[in-house]
Amino acid sequence: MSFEKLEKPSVGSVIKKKEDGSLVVGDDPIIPFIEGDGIGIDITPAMKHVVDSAVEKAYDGKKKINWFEVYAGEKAVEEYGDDTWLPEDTLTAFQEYLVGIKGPLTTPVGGGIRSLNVAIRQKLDLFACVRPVKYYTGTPSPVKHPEKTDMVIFRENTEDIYAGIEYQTGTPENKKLKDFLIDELGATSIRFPETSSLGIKPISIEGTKRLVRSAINYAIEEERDSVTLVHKGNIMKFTEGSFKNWGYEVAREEFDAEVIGEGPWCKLPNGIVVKDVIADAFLQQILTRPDEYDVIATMNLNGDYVSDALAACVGGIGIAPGANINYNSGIAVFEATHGTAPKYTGQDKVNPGSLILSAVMMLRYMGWKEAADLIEKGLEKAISNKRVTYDFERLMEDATLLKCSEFGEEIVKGM
Ligand SMILES: NC(=O)C1=CN([C@@H]2O[C@H](COP(=O)(O)OP(=O)(O)OC[C@H]3O[C@@H](n4cnc5c(N)ncnc54)[C@H](OP(=O)(O)O)[C@@H]3O)[C@@H](O)[C@H]2O)C=CC1
Ligand SMILES: O=C(O)CCC(=O)C(=O)O
Ligand SMILES: [Mg+2]
Repeated sequence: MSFEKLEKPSVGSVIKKKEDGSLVVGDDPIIPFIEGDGIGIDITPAMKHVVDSAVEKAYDGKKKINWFEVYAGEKAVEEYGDDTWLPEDTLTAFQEYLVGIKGPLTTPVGGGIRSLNVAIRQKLDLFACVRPVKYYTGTPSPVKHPEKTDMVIFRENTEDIYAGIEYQTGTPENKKLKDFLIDELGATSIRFPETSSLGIKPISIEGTKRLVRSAINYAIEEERDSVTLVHKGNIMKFTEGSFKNWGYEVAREEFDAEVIGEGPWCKLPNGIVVKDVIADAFLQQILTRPDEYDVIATMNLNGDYVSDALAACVGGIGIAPGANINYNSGIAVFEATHGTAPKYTGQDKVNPGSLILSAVMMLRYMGWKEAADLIEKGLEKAISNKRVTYDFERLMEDATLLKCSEFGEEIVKGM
């Protein structure tokens, strides 16, 4: 492995994946990280401080993370020059060191660069975006019983309209595709053909099956009750509808699930139910009866919407964590669910909880459970003592307002 500009760390070990799928993690692993744009400058140092303190405390100094800064977004352009938003070095580092973490990266709406977040997921084939949503006691929430929400979202991360196959109206490519659809395929329902932009939505058997397989494996390992396929298959029959059908196929053919009654719901031998729900109904049911849902498997766009909606139910995207994982190669890049919140950049104000809980997921993935537990304990204590950042403080009575860095320190104190 060689880098164009990065200096390979001189100390620290490389995390490896064994044939049986388990990871070999030394006591001093090298972990690449991207600071992130916008509030990345605030939350990433807070996250590193909390993680380092937890690891030090949990293992009496016998284990230590060797952080390795790699670049993407605005900082990459500064380091590598014009238009290098995602250097090869960064992808190489995540491939080589297997486990990494990133802050949020800016994506301008409309023209300009496509999403770097999406690009990292696609280029490293991190097909599962895993976003657990659970309630921490005391967190202010807009719903009456936030404690009833305990779900883990498995969002397909490489396909769907996020593949970026879009053609703007007025371009030759757009005209060519439209002519083909109308003349060759007989499409009659493009309402305003002269002015329509077009997007393509690829949903594949492989992409669906590896995602649903990972969700079911997770449900088995974590002893969860059900896996729900969320789709809009009544309208998008061959994309979202096929996702549903292929998802059930995985359950029946690979996990010996038995069809319940008339189907298509089915049950694994260990009792886990695999079911499905249409996306709009799901979005109202997460408010009215969230306890009926557990592990969720869905496509890219639905997963994006569902992540933020569910995060809001348990207290907002300030504390919703996530991971992008390829369960075959073992490569995993952990990241907050929220974006760069540019209006708060550099103010030491926002909640670092989302990135910190993403680091908790990372520590569990590495098998460093004791350090992960300490951080969760510290976070729960900070929230129950009502010593919180602005997003929680404005919704709580008699809370003490802390800065981003102070909230990190509060978590460390509570470990
Ligand atoms: N994975 C990634 O890197 C992601 C990147 N993005 C990108 O981020 C940029 C900004 O996107 P935008 O749509 O504004 O969404 P953001 O998630 O960045 O921010 C929206 C709002 O969410 C709240 N919020 C976000 N983060 C925090 C936090 N850490 N603590 C407390 N509150 C928080 C703030 O609410 P309030 O105003 O109420 O205080 C903020 O104004 C875009 O370029 C977008 O593409 C978006 C999502 C994911
Ligand atoms: O990449 C982006 O700008 C948005 C991504 C996003 O919203 C998400 O992953 O949840
Ligand atoms: Mg999102």
